[in-house]
Amino acid sequence: MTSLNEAALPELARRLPVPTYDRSAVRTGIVHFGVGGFHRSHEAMFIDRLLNRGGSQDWGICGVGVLPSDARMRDVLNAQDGLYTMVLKSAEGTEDARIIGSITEYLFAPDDPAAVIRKLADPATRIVSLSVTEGGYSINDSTGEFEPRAHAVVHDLKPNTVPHSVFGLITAALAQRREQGTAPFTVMSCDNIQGNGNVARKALVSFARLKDPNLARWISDNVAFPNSMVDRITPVTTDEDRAAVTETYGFTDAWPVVAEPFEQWVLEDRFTSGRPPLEDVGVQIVDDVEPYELMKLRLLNASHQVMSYLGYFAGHRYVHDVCTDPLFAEFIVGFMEQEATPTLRPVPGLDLDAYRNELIHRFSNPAIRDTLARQMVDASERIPKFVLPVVREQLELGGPVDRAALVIAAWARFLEGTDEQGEPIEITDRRLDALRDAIRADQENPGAFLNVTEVFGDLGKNARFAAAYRQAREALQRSGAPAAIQNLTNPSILTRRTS
Ligand SMILES: NC(=O)c1ccc[n+]([C@@H]2O[C@H](COP(=O)([O-])OP(=O)(O)OC[C@H]3O[C@@H](n4cnc5c(N)ncnc54)[C@H](O)[C@@H]3O)[C@@H](O)[C@H]2O)c1
Ligand SMILES: O=P(O)(O)OC[C@@H](O)[C@@H](O)[C@H](O)[C@H](O)CO
Repeated sequence: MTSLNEAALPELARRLPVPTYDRSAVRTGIVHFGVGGFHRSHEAMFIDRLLNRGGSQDWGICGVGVLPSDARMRDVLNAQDGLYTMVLKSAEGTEDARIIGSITEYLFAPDDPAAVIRKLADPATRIVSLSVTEGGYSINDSTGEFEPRAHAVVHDLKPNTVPHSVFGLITAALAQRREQGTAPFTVMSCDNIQGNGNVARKALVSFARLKDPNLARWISDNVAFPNSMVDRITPVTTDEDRAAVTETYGFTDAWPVVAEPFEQWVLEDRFTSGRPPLEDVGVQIVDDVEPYELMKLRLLNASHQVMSYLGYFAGHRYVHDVCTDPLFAEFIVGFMEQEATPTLRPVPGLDLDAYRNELIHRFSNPAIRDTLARQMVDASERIPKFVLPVVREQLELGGPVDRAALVIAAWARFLEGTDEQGEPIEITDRRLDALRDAIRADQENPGAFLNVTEVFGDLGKNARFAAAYRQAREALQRSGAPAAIQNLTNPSILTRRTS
């Protein structure tokens, strides 16, 4: 069986599209931290598309992993010469696969941090991009301030250490560039965070200030941090996905990426040292990305949270199963229309009705097999970024918050750690111990969960939201998730049924 690598490309070209450019002529212009599923289905795909058009050879990607778990990606990409298969699966059952070739190097920081710093300090590196998850920035959601907690970040803040963390490595490289008189690179966040560029700036400048205030000033004055909205649903690759590539195309790929056909990248045009002509390959370059970000984070990402905990208790495990359940579809659309949409700004050229309908269609794609489990990892990072901003604005507007309150109540119920049949629930959250303590307090004193200020800020002090939460918690305990939803979406039916 043929394995995917550079030498196999001429043979594979007979079965699916492969890079048409000379990969040996591509030079690294982008260093990317966090080569996971999303980077490979999105930024690396856009760059591959650009390279296939000819030109732009200076914008190849060097991937960097900093976590021990990234050793697997290092091994796979090194064995495959950086190549991988991207498979796009539509709701209608069609499939489009191609080999992506834009990642031409991969460095694993724990092996050789100095090599990563050299690559970042190289004048050819003009963009450093990030998809290191919402938790990767060490920003406290309620204060907006940099609060280093992760072991690697705390380590890197000590004097005279070899850096291990993303911001430690970037700071060390920018110090070298400044000393050498090399222009800095742009730091381009591709994470699902409102104002992701501003947040990246806050994290990097705050980190650097604790190391060297002069360097921090230079970074603040000279480095650009464009904000962006990024979108393509990319689930975790499964063994079935690997087997399907082998079966359909007759070669082995140890880590293909599967995603939906939909793609969107809206990006501010703020770059320190130039950028690739991304507008030629479908990226929307805009002056102000905020309306697009608000729309995406509060409709798409918030809906993932809205469906997950309640969907789990209704026995669902996949996004498409929840979204083809009429009770849930109505609940999610209700959240989008009544709670999230009034907090958005007009989005140029976009019909929000059509966007919401398209979201339900995308969520319902059975071929993607996106799991609720993926949405629920580190919920304490996601809920404050996706759902709580909607609640805060609605409280100010005097608008409805009942659906969001039910979602928070379902998350609290989820954190109790057993499902409605008493089966244990596996929960991954870096704040789990503190959350569990708060849940115990909540059981004694309903509403105490909202006092976790790191997640909720001062929302627990809002009497209207606290009351909605307590009511939702009680409804869940009394009658379970579907009935609690029913009670909100169509109370008269429930009253008729129970009377
Ligand atoms: N998957 C999607 O549908 C999707 C879509 C749009 C945006 N995103 C954004 O991309 C991010 C990554 O998603 P993914 O699907 O690629 O996940 P993934 O788990 O496949 O990859 C995450 C990568 O980030 C790295 N990482 C995680 N925490 C880190 C830290 N503290 N420091 C350094 N590196 C860290 C991991 O090592 C890994 O390389 C998401 O959190 C989100 O912000 C994802
Ligand atoms: O990856 P996260 O944690 O930011 O959010 C989970 C999902 O909502 C997210 O990955 C979406 O699938 C994605 O944002 C779609 O573009």
